Amino acid sequence: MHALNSIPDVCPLADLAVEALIDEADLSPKPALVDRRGNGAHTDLHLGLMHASALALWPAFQGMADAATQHGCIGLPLREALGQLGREGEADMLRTTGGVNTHRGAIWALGLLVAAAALAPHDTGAAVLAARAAALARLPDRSAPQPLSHGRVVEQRYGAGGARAEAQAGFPAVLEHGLPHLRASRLAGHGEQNARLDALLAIMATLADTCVLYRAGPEGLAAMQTGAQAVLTAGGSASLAGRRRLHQLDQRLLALNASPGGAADLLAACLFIDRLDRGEHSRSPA
Ligand SMILES: CC(C)(COP(=O)(O)OP(=O)(O)OC[C@H]1O[C@@H](n2cnc3c(N)ncnc32)[C@H](O)[C@@H]1O)[C@@H](O)C(=O)NCCC(=O)NCCS
Ligand SMILES: Nc1ncnc2c1ncn2[C@@H]1O[C@H](COP(=O)(O)OP(=O)(O)OP(=O)(O)O)[C@@H](O)[C@H]1O
Repeated sequence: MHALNSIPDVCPLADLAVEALIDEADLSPKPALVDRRGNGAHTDLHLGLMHASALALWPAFQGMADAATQHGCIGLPLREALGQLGREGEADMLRTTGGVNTHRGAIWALGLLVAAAALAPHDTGAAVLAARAAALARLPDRSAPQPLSHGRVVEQRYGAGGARAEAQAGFPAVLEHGLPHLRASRLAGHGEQNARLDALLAIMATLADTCVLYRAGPEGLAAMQTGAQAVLTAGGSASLAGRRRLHQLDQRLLALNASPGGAADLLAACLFIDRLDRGEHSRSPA
C-alpha cells in the first residue's frame, strides 16, 4: 500500500493520469455520467467522490511507472507487477470511496498506458504507446483472481470483450475514433470542452460498453451508439442542433439507466494519450 505522504517528487506521468481523470469527470454535459451538473444515472457517485478517487490513484500510477522503469521491458515479470499494483490501486479506490466503483476501468486503461509510457519515455507517439500497452495487456497474469464481474457476466451473455479486449486490441476506440474527433473539433475552432465532448461521443458511437450492456442490455447499447452518432451527424457538441440531440441522448440514457462508464474511461485514456503524443511529459520521464 502507498501513503500519500511518501510521495517523493512531482511525477509527470502519474500527474498526467490523475489530471486526465479529473478532466473527464469535470467535462459537462456528459450523457448520463457524473459531471458538474450532477450524478447522471449513478445513485452512489458524485463529482467530489470522482475527484477524491482520482487523487487517491496517484500512488498506484506512480508505482506502475516505477515498475516499468525498473523492469525495463515488456514481459511476464512486469505484467504481473502491474497486475498486483492495479489490484492495490483498486483497493485504494474502494477505501477512498467507501466501496463504490468509481474508476475500475480507468485504473486498467491508464495503468497500462502509464507503464507503456515509462518504458520508453521519449517514444510516446499515440500509435506506439497504445501498441506497447496492448502488448502488456495481452500477457497473462497468473496471480489474477477471476471474479464474476459485471464485465464477465456481459461477456458470457452477449460475447462483448469489454475493457480487456479493448486494451488488448490497442485501444481502437481511442485511436480510431476519440483522438481523431478531438483533434478535428479543435482544428474547426469548436473549443476544448466541445472537442472533448465530441471525442466522448465518437467513442460512444462504436463502443461495446459493458457498463451499458450490464445495466440496459442491447437496447441500451443501441440507444447509446445511435444517439451519440446522431449528435455528431447533427454538427457535434458545438452546434445548436448537436446540443439538442445531446440533451435528447442524456434523457434517453437516464430513462434506460444506461451510463457509458467504459466510454468515460476511454475518454480519460484519450486525453492522456493526446497529451503524451504532443510531448507534454518530456520534462522528466517518470
Ligand atoms: C480488466 C479489468 C478492467 C476488469 O474487467 P471486467 O470487465 O472483468 O470488470 P468490470 O465489469 O468491473 O468492468 C471494468 C470497467 O471497464 C470499463 N469498460 C466497460 N466496457 C469497456 C470497453 N468496451 N472498453 C474499455 N473499457 C470498458 C468500465 O468502466 C467498467 O466499469 C480490471 O479491473 C482488471 O482485471 N484489473 C486487474 C489488474 C491488472 O491486471 N492491472 C494491470 C494493468 S493496470
Ligand atoms: N464520469 C463518470 N461517471 C460515471 N462513471 C464513470 C465516469 N467516469 C468513469 N466512469 C466509469 O464507470 C464505471 C462505473 O460504472 P458502474 O456504476 O456501472 O459500475 P459497476 O460497478 O459495474 O456497476 P454498479 O454501480 O451497478 O455496481 C467505473 O468503472 C468508472 O471507471
